[in-house]
Amino acid sequence: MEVDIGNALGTQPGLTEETLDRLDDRVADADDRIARGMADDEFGYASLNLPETADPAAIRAAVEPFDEPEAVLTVGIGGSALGAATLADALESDVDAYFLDNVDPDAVDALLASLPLEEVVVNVVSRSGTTAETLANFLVVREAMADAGVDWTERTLVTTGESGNLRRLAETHDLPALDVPEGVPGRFSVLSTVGLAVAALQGHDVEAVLAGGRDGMASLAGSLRESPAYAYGATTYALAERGALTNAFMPYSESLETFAEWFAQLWAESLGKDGLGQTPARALGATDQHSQLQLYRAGPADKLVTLVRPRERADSRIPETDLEGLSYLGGSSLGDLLDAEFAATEASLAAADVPNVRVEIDRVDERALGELLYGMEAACVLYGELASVSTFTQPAVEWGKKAARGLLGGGDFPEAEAVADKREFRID
Ligand SMILES: O=P(O)(O)OC[C@H]1O[C@](O)(CO)[C@@H](O)[C@@H]1O
Repeated sequence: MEVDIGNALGTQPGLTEETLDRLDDRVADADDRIARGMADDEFGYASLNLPETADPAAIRAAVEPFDEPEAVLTVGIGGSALGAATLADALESDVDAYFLDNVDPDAVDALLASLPLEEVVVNVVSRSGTTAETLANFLVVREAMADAGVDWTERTLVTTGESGNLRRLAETHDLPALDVPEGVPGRFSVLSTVGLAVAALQGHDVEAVLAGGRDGMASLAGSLRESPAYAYGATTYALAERGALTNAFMPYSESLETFAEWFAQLWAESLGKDGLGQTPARALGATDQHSQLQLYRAGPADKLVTLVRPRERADSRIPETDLEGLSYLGGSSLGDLLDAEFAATEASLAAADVPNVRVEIDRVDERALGELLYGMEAACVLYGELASVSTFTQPAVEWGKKAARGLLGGGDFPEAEAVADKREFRID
C-alpha cells in the first residue's frame, strides 16, 4: 500500500511541512502506545496482531465439511459481515457469496427464494450472539431451509463468542463453530475467523490475505514519513482538526466499492466520540464525478477526498468510432479512461485547493487487500490515539438497540418510551 499526501499540503483546509514535523513527534508517541498495546494484546490493540494470531488452519478445518458449496449465505451485520463482504466483492470465485445484513422483508424473502438452499452454506456470525437483526434473520433462514427439506444442521457454520445464543446453538446441534478473536471489536476483525471463513469457502488464499496483513504490520514505524498507514491516519486527523470533517472515500475500482462501506464503519464507529470524528462519505470513481464531485469541489471547505486505486487491472479496448467528437476514445481502453478520470479528478480537487490523499495498491489480490485492510485499521488506531478518543468502543449505538428491543416487548427500556415522545410536525 502506498499513500501520497502531497495534495494535502497548502490546500484549504491544509497542512504544511512544519505541521507534519510537529505532528510526527506525536506520531512517534502514539506508535509507542500502540506497540505497547499490541505487545500486551490489550483490548482493541490486539486487532493489530491478527495477521500473526489468526489461525488459518482452524478456518480451513471448520469449512472443510462443506465441500464445494454453490454459494455461501452470511447472516451477520456491521463488522460481522462487512469484512467478509469486502473480500468476497473484491475477489473472483466460482462460489457465490450473499450477505443478509439487514432486516428488510422484501430483500430477505427475495434472496431466499432465489437460492438453492440445499447447495448453500449458511455462515452465521455474531460476536455477542444477541444482535437482533442477525438472530432474526437466522431464524427466518433456518425455517426457509426446513421448508425446503434441508437439514440446516448440515449446512450451517457458526462464528461467535465463547457464550451466548449462537454458542449454545452450536453446542446443542454440534455445528461447526469458529471463535471470534478475543479483544477485537467487530469492525477490526476482518483478518480473523470473522472475515476469512467466507474467503476460505470461496477458495481464496487466506494465508495470502494474512501475509498482506503482516506486510502492513512490518510497515508500522515511529514516523509518518516511514509508514503509509500512519501517514494516512495522521494526515486525516490533522485535516479534521483544521475543519475537514468529512472524508469522501472514493475508490476507482468497482471491486473496492464494498471496501468503502467497510471503511465507513471502521472510521465512523471508531472515531465518532465526544463530539469529535470525521464523517466517511462513500463514493465511487468515476461514477461520482457525475454527482458528488460538484459538492466536494465547490461546496463548503470542510472535507478531504481519499482516492483509492489499484495500479494494475484488467482492461477492455474501446472500439474505433466515427461518432462526432468521440474519435479520441476509439482505440483507447476503459482502463485508460478510468486512469485519466482518476488523474483529472485528483488535479481538479487540487486546483480548487480541496485536500485529497492518494492510496494505491499494486492490484486487487489477496495479499494487497490484506495489507490495505490492515493499513486502514492501523491508520484508524493512530488517528484515535492522536484524537484521544476511545477507538475500540461504540457506546452510542446501544441506545437505539434498547429502544427497538423495548418496542418489541424485549424488556423495559426507557429509551422505548422516548420513542412515543416524538415531536410531530407532519405535512402530507
Ligand atoms: O457481532 P455482533 O455482536 O453481532 O455485532 C455486530 C455489530 O454490531 C455492533 O456491535 C454495533 O451495534 C458493531 O460494533 C458490530 O460489528
